[in-house]
Amino acid sequence: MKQENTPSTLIMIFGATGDLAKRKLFPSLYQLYLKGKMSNNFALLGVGRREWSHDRFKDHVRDSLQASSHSKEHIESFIEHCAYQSHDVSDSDSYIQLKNLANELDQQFELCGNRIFYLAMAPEFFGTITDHLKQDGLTDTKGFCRLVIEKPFGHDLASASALNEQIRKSFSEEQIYRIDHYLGKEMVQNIEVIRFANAIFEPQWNSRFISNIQITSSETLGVEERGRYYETSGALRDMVQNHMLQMVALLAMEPPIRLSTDEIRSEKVRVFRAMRPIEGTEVDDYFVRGQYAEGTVNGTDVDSYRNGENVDPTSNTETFVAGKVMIDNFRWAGVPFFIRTGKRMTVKSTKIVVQFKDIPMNLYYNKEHSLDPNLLVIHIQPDEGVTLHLNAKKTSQGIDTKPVKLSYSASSIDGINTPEAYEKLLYDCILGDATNFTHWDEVKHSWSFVDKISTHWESTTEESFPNYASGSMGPAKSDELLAQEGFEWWPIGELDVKKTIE
Ligand SMILES: NC(=O)C1=CN([C@@H]2O[C@H](COP(=O)(O)OP(=O)(O)OC[C@H]3O[C@@H](n4cnc5c(N)ncnc54)[C@H](OP(=O)(O)O)[C@@H]3O)[C@@H](O)[C@H]2O)C=CC1
Ligand SMILES: O=C1O[C@H](COP(=O)(O)O)[C@@H](O)[C@H](O)[C@H]1O
Repeated sequence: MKQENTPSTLIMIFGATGDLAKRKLFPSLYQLYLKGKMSNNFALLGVGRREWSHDRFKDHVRDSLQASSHSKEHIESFIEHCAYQSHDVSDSDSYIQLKNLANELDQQFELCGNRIFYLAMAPEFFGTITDHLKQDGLTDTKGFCRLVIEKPFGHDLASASALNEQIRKSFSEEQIYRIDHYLGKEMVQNIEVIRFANAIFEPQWNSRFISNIQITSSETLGVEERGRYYETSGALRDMVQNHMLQMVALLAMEPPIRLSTDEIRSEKVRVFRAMRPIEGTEVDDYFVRGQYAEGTVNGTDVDSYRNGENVDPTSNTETFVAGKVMIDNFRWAGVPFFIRTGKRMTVKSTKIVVQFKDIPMNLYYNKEHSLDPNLLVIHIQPDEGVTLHLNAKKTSQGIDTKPVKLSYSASSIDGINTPEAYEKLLYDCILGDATNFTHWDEVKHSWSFVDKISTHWESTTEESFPNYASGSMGPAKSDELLAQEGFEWWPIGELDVKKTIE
């Protein structure tokens, strides 16, 4: 197949027999291949504990691509680039075998010693693997070496720092690509473009014109079979520390002086530094936690979190978080950024609603009721697009107004955790562009913010748990959080861009 002139590379996936590799990584790499975005000089080396042959692994990759509508011939030509090594990550000897196979593939596919090590494994293995990659010479090549690390990057600031120190013994910060798959989503990447490429928004993007910003990422699924992990994580660590705060940073950052990785990252770090730290009992004024009870989601009766697999029947783990994040800088003083995320909610949706302040006076329209505020809605998923809510004249003799919407719908991708984000991020990594990966400074500051909240929550049992029905939009306290500031959550189901366009 004709491929772009992208760098040749060996992509070594640790955890290649696992769920993430099968559902996201192989399909994404295949899509890149199909779209001609990979050099023909590439090899995919799967590493797992199971004693599989190359052929068994190739069958596994083939299975993962079956959903693809593309021809068998293309799949087979992709599969020719795949190989497998059975390997126990904690066994020193097996790194030598891995190195030998990597060198063979390097020669066979003319990879120029370029290597991407993708750690799609449980985080407790990250440090051991990076130590061995260096000690056993796998990083000792004449090409580039990059390390892609899956989340969670630590459990708190202390563990994240320890992990960072350990991997920095083998890889420099420039070689490390910490994945936050939200940064690969089309409309998350669009936040900067909407802000910085439109003269109508940037002058208004501050506390003089914006009253509040709401970011909702709701899921209909429960914790499913991930109870063991989730019990140690909860929604705060699972979603807020990374995806939600990253979206806040992109919405709040200053325009970077140029669109380089370093400049964008440093502006995001300045937002993290400006986030008002909240601790102790103060947390209760800013953050609300929830845990789902039984209920009905999309017409199906579902059980409570506490009745889930590998979950403590008296669990204090939150499956929902709503919070008010204040950014204490000149641009954002006094503007709340409300964030909300949870499992087993009414809809699967991620949306950002920027609510503008009311006009100074309602001149003469609709005297009997107030005008709707202008909203800019950024639809992240499942629909992708932008809607601007305005007021316009009602078609009639009078001067009554009606709300109207200007909408742009990008190609909408239905489904959960679609591979497109991984596809973009893998492509960036092959090209050596780390802009959409998180720098250690961002991770450090976000943990520092989140740790104070988790410390308070872990020291106090939430007696009201479970406090929201599955299929609802979270506990009543989440609505109260906004009501006390004179706001309410915009109903995200009704803001659907497709509904606007129909
Ligand atoms: N799955 C998902 O949707 C997401 C996952 N992640 C993260 O990605 C990472 C992987 O997740 P996931 O794929 O779901 O995990 P799985 O449990 O499905 O897979 C784990 C992988 O690790 C391998 N493994 C385990 N122990 C060893 C060992 N001692 N030596 C060598 N290989 C070993 C397993 O090999 P074998 O099967 O042969 O034993 C398997 O390939 C985690 O950090 C997770 O948090 C992040 C976002 C989403
Ligand atoms: O990182 C994670 O994200 C998913 C939600 O991702 P999305 O792309 O479907 O919005 C979440 O389900 C999972 O718990 C979390 O680990």
